[in-house]
Amino acid sequence: MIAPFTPDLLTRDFLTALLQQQAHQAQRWAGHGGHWQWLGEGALQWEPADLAHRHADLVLSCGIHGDETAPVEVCNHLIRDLAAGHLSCRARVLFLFGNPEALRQHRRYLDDDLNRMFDGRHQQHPGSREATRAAQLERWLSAFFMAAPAAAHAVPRLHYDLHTAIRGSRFGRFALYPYRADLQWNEQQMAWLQRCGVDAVLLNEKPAGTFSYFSSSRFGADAFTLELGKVRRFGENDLSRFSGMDQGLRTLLAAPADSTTTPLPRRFRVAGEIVRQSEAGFQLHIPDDVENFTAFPRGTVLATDGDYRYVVGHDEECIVFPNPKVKPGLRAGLLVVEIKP
Ligand SMILES: O=C(O)CCC(=O)N[C@@H](CCC(=O)O)C(=O)O
Ligand SMILES: [Zn+2]
Repeated sequence: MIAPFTPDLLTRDFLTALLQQQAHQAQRWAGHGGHWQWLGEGALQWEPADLAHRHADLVLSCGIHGDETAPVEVCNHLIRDLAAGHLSCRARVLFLFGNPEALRQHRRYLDDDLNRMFDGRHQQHPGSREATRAAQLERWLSAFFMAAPAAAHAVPRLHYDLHTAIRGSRFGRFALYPYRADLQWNEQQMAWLQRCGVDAVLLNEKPAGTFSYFSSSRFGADAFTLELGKVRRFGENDLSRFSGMDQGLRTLLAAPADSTTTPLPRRFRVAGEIVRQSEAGFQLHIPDDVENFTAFPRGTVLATDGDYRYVVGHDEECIVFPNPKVKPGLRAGLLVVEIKP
C-alpha cells in the first residue's frame, strides 16, 4: 500500500516519495532553522529563517537524465540531513529532480533529451514529455531567482546541475561552463570546483539548450553542468566516489565558498562538435571503450554521415561524450583542446 503523504516523509526520504509518486500537494512547513516548500513533483525549496543574511540563492538540480542516479542520491542525502537538523543551511536552495518518470524507468529520457530543451527550445517539440517538463523546470527556476526576497547585501545566484557520464573519463570529475557573452569566468567558482575534486573545466563557446546555459544566460547565475562519475542504477552507486562534491556542497550550504587559492582545474575549450546528420548513414569511428578526454591527432576521421565528415583539425583534439545513439540534428560528441596557462 502506498503510504500517505506527509511533509516528514517528503524530507526524510524525498527520493522514495518521488519515485512512488507520493508527494503531490502544495505545502509549506517549518524545518530546523527555516522553511520547506513543496512546489510540485521533484521540486523542493528551502528558505533559511534569516533571509536577509543568506549568502546564496542556489539551485541544485539532478536527474535531468533519468539514468544518472548517483547525484540524485547525493541530493536526497542533503535534503534528509537538512530536514533532520544535522546540516545547517544559511543559503536559499531550490532542489530540482529533473525527470522523475525517466528516473523511475532508468531511462536517459522518455521522448527527447531534456537537456537540449531549455532556453525556450521546448517550444519546438510539442507533445514531447520532456518539453513539458523543461517548461515547468524553467518556471520554477525563474520564479526562484526572480522572487528572491531582498537581502542585506548582494546575494550570488548559483546553479549546479549534477550529472554522471555514460563513459569512463580520464578526468574523474569535470565541469562544463556554459557560454557567457561577457566571457567572464568566475575564478572563485573554479577554485571551489577544484576543492570539490573537479579536475577539468570545459568552456563552451556558443549558446546551448542545457539547463545550466538557461540559468547562466537568463539570470546571470554562475552555473555549471557537473559530471561527477559514471551512469549506474540506483543501488549500484559507490557514493564514496562522490564525497568530494558532497562535502563541498555541505560546506557551501553552511557558509559562502572561501576564496583561498588552490591549484585550478585544467581548462579546455570546445574546438568542434560532431553532429549526427541522419538516421541511417551516421557512423562514429570511435570504439565503445574510448574514455572521455582521449586525444586524437590531426587528420583523424572521427565521424561520417553521407558527405559529412568530422576530421580533427588541430594538432590534437580530445573527445568528450561520444554517443552514436543521439537523434539526428543533435550533438554526438564534443572535441576540446586544452588552454595552456
Ligand atoms: O556521457 C554522456 O555522453 C552525456 C553526459 C551528459 O549528460 N552530459 C551533459 C552535458 C551538458 C553540457 O554540455 O553542459 C549533456 O549531454 O546534457
Ligand atoms: Zn546527463
